[in-house]
Parts: sequence; structure tokens; C-alpha cells
Amino acid sequence: MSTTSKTETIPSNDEDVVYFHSGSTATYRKINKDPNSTGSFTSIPTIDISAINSPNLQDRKKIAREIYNACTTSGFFYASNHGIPEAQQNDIFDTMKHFFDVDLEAKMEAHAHKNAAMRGYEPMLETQLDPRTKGDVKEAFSMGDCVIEPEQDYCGQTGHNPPAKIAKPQNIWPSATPWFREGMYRYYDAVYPLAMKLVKLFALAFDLEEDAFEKDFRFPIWGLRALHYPPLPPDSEANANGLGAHADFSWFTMVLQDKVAGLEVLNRDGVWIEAPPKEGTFVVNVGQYLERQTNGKFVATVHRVRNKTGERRYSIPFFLSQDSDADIEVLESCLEPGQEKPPPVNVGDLYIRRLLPARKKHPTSTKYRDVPEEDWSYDFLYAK
Ligand SMILES: O=C(O)CCC(=O)C(=O)O
Ligand SMILES: [Fe+2]
Repeated sequence: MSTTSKTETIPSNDEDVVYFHSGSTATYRKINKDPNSTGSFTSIPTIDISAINSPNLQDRKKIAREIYNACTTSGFFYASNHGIPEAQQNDIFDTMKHFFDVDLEAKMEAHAHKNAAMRGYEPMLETQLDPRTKGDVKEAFSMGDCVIEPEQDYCGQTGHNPPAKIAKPQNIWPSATPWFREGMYRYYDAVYPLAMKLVKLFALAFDLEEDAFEKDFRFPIWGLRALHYPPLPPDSEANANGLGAHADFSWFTMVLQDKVAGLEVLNRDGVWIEAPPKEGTFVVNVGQYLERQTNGKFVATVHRVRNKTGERRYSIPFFLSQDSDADIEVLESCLEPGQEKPPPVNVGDLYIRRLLPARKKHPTSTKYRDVPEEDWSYDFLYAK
């Protein structure tokens, strides 16, 4: 495994490492300089997933094998023939572009700082994944799982009422743009069922029963993040970016890109490989929870966005994780010979440990600043 995570101070001039942000800690990945190694990936494979709905299990297993190969090498793949119609893809991009064109004041009504779960609108330069920059040159709007919003039908999905401790919605919406909420939910209605079919393929990739992971995805943590990256000015500093280098804190992520390039993926030799939009595809990538569950066999590959095209770039990742109360256990088949099984990790615990340090200025982070990390709870994200 070439992935190494360290929390201690990183040697600043070590040419053998590439630095990146993984949510909570300074982390680095060692560059593979073994002259006998077979090298690293130089492009991202495309997997035709049209057989995802095939009644023939062997067809579905065939895609699962391709997914296994992609996730153990680049950690990224393009999924083609996924079945979400072009009109629906155009619809979400039209909705997003229209939204980002709205006055800043109207968008700021739903500023993420007003929402305990850190959902909502994030203006330009608000996040700063790379501390050497002035901030990420992008604006974003996030929404996600919410037990209260009727669109998500919590009772229908789970068979019981929302937990009494959750009294307020976890999403926040600007009052001036009701059509934006509708548009985001139209897209969610298309992408969520597709993501759940991919969960089954990931199970098949490990020769497990197709529904092996279902128990952890009853009302899972998910996030939909509309992103707008204006072009980086030609005179920007060398390290300026739209989104600094990071690995996702998700199980996996599905990114729909509009027509403008900018996504880059770091290979194991420390070379940035471009992942430009490919018409009719999603970019699917492994997140840190899946990496952990597979003992590092599936790689949560570092990536970033730099829009140097001169045009506006739009993209919309869908992040899927397990239920907040699920525990991640390393899959038996991924243990090394003689390796003791690591203790399980709770998804909600992991999530809050990633989120708070990534948004240090957010009121939820400052509110619990003095609480020792071992006492952090996913419940911090529920408004009182
Ligand atoms: O904009 C993109 O293409 C990718 C965004 C991304 O990596 C993220 O939001 O985690
Ligand atoms: Fe990402």
C-alpha cells in the first residue's frame, strides 16, 4: 500500500511525499520511486455500466470486476451508459447556473454558517483546502440527508418516525429560489437510485452477496454539492486552485461535470492526471470510508480542481456514505495474511472528525472548540 497518513509534523522539503488535505489532519502520500515498480496509472478507465440492470448476475459481476480493477489502481473511473437521460443532466446544470447567477444577498440568506449541519451556500474563497492559497476559487451549495424534508420520505424509507432528537431540517434553502430546491431534488431522485445500484456492484466486486452492504444504507449520509468554479485569472499564483487537493470523506462519490475541464487526479508517482468531462459519463471515485473498509485495497485517490480554461466550470458531486450509526469493519477478504482485524469505526464518529477540522470557522466548530475530540458526536450537526 502506498498510502500513509500521519498527524505529526510533515517534513516540508521531502521530495518523496505529496501533501494533501484529508479533512481533519495534515496528511501525505509517499511517491512511489521504486525503480522495479510497474508504475502508476496515467489515465482513468471508462466502464460501461449499462448491464447494471441486467437480469443476468454474470453481466453484473463482469462490471463489478472492472470496478474492482479501477478502484485498486486509480481509485477513479468514468461510468458510461448509466441511464440518467441527457435532458435530466441538462436540467440540473441549467438549475445550478441559474442559481449561481442570483444576487449574492439572496444566496447568503442560506449561508452555510446559518446551518448546524454545515449545508447551504458557500461563497467564493470561503473554504481553503490549501493554506498556501487565498482560498478555493469556487462557490458551492450543499444539501444532504434530512429526516424532516418531505421529499426524502423518512417514514416510507425506514418504516419509523424521525428520531425525536432531530427537530429541525438539516438543510437550508434561500426563500427567493424555491425552484432551486425543486431542481436539486429532481436530480437527487435520479442519482440516488443509481448510487444504490452501485453499492450492490461494490459488494459483487468483493465476491459478496449483492445486498451485503444494504444493512448499512437504510437512511445513509449523503451530500449533493453544486459547484461553480470561475476561471482562474491567468496571473494567479502557481498553487491557486478551485478546490485544493483532498481525498473525499465518503464511501464513494459520483461527479457529474458540465463541459469544462479542471479536475485532476494524483497518481502514485505524484503526477497530476487530468480527468476532463467525458460526455454522458459520471466520474466515480473511492472515498476514505471505502478505503478503510477495504484495508486500503480500494484507493481514496487525492484530487483537486484547477480551472485554467477561461470559461466557467460547473460540476455536481454526489457523496454517498453509510448510515451515521453504522460501523465500518474491514472486509475479511481484504485482510493481509496474519493481519489482525482492526477495530470497527463508527461512520458518524468518523464523519464529525473529518468535518469539524475542515470548517474551523463554522459556528458548529467554534461552539464545540473546547470539547475534547474523543467526545465529539455526530449529533453536533443537529440544530437544537
Ligand atoms: O468539481 C469536481 O469535479 C470535483 C469536486 C470534488 O472533488 C469534491 O467536491 O470533493
Ligand atoms: Fe472530491
